[in-house]
Amino acid sequence: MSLDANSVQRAIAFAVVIFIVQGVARFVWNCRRRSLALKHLPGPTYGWLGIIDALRRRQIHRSATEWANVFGPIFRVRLLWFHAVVITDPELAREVLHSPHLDKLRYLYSFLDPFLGGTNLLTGHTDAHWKAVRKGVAPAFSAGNMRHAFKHIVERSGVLTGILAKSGPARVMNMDNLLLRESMDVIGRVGFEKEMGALEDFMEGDVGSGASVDVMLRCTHEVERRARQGPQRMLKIWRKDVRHGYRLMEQWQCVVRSLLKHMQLGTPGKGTFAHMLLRVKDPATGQPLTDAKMLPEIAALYFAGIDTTGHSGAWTLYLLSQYPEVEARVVAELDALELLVTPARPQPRELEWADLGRLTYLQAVIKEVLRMYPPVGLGQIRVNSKRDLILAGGRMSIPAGTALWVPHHAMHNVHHNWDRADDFLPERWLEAGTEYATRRTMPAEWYRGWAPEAAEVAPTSDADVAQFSIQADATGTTGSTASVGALSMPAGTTGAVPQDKRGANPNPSPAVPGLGNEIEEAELGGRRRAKRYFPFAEGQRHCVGMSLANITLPATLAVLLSRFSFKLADEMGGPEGVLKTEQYTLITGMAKGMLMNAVPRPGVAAE
Ligand code: HEM
Repeated sequence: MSLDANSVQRAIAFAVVIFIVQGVARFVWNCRRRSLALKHLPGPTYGWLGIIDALRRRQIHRSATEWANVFGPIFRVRLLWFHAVVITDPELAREVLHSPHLDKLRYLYSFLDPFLGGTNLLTGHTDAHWKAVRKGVAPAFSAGNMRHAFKHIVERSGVLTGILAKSGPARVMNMDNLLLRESMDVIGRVGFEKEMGALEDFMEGDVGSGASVDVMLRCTHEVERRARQGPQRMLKIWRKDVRHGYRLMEQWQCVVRSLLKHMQLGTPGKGTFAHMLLRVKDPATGQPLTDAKMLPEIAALYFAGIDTTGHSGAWTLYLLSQYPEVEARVVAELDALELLVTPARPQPRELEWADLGRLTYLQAVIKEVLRMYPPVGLGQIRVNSKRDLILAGGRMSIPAGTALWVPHHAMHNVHHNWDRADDFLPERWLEAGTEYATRRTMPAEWYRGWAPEAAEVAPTSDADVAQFSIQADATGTTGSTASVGALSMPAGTTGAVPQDKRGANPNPSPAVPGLGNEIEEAELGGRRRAKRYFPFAEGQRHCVGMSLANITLPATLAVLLSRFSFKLADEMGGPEGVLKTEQYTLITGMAKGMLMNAVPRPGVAAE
């Protein structure tokens, strides 16, 4: 039997139609299934209109907190066919964030890829490539390297105080921008042994590499616009702002390419990000990463640390300006350690590494700032597209394709997790174990027989337990976080280090000794309590740069506050004005920066 051309065409057309119909039917069926399965959860009022309104306000992190205060520890949100279950119950959040069956919701992170030059450590799936890069770069954050970084941080903070002294108290300074510059300089040096000169450029009128702070910031705004308006924004090239967005992205890519060139031309020092990245082997080829794969990794490591650390410093100065009694306590602590400038001590001693462990109250302030203004306020969004997920000992069945959203701002600020959630209370961190949940947020029967993490707690010796509290993730492939007083240090700080299947720890992380007060093992109902606080994220995708941030913030703030008191500039319009300009553009930042006057403390010599 022979087939003529028409029959073949008809057969192909029929197959295509069947394929499309089947695809649409499966899509509709899955949407319906998700709708039905999640119907019992509260939250329908915040359907797509609610979400769009939240996105328009650019304060999606605060919207999530408002919803959680109304709907409780579990609710759902829906944007057309996209369903998300929002979780602020600490135990359930822990189960989700440590689940080996869940991965990052790539769709959400893919908006960052054009900015970062491709998929990378931050935005990629939790796969072999991620693991190779993570394992490769994690040692860059070792204790030895952090000590080395500390010297640069103190030096850069000194340059920053010089700028403030020269500018005088009357000049309004954008402290957010200056702190971003400092972070950029520190990461440039520590990570890539490259002088970015971002602080120096500020004095010279914003030329050269310093301008890349602004390029980077404007790029993040563009990424946020693309995320909000959808990918179609990128097609509207007749619009001036869209074309400008493309130009910004290109400028940013130039900065990243210059870092790669710098790495390749020199011999990067041991322990730098550059050195570590050059040693990473691509699991797909067994060869070093190609330039195309290296560029996004450089961009991710560079960007992820600048924005987060810089904005956190600015939020700290803002809150201190609003709470003079808290500032007075910080000043008293600096004075007791002979770090404060006074008329009798115009040249105090230089900040030392060991001081980080002595600045207990300043560390508590930083923890409280990261509670109220977690930089990644949107939090972590996970999904399993392949199979349904059973949670809470069988009490919850989450259909495949449903996003599980653990919003950090909400987790840290909802009333069901915290007493006096809206108050800035650094004192709460002077008590051991504050990051752990103190109460159950769901009806008691929820927890009966539900011990999701019981098998996942890394064995620790008694001595370790006395000093730290460690959680290991469900896969055993990565570390978790340990809390050391006011500092959170990555896993591996002490105790048993989880191993991957080949026996190597992909998160070999630093051991920073004696930095603060002890955390007792926190138990509730015979089980280890779950965390209600994790600004650096929970689970295997937690922040790889946590130790650098935990050193940069206290060191910088100690140097700044020992010489200046910061007042919110009138231009900000008081706390209400600050709240209005707060915006979530990948990170919790501020539209106008943080405009402040740096008033020298008595004893600071006039320049
Ligand atoms: C206050 C400072 C910081 C905070 C609060 C913070 C927070 C976070 C959070 C919440 C994540 C998880 C993001 C997600 O899954 O969506 C993350 C990931 C990451 N952070 Fe940080 N971060 C900070 C500083 C830094 C620094 C200084 C660096 C490096 C220099 C860095 C590099 C990264 C990288 C590369 C990832 C991706 C890790 C992975 O997925 O394996 N961060 N950070």
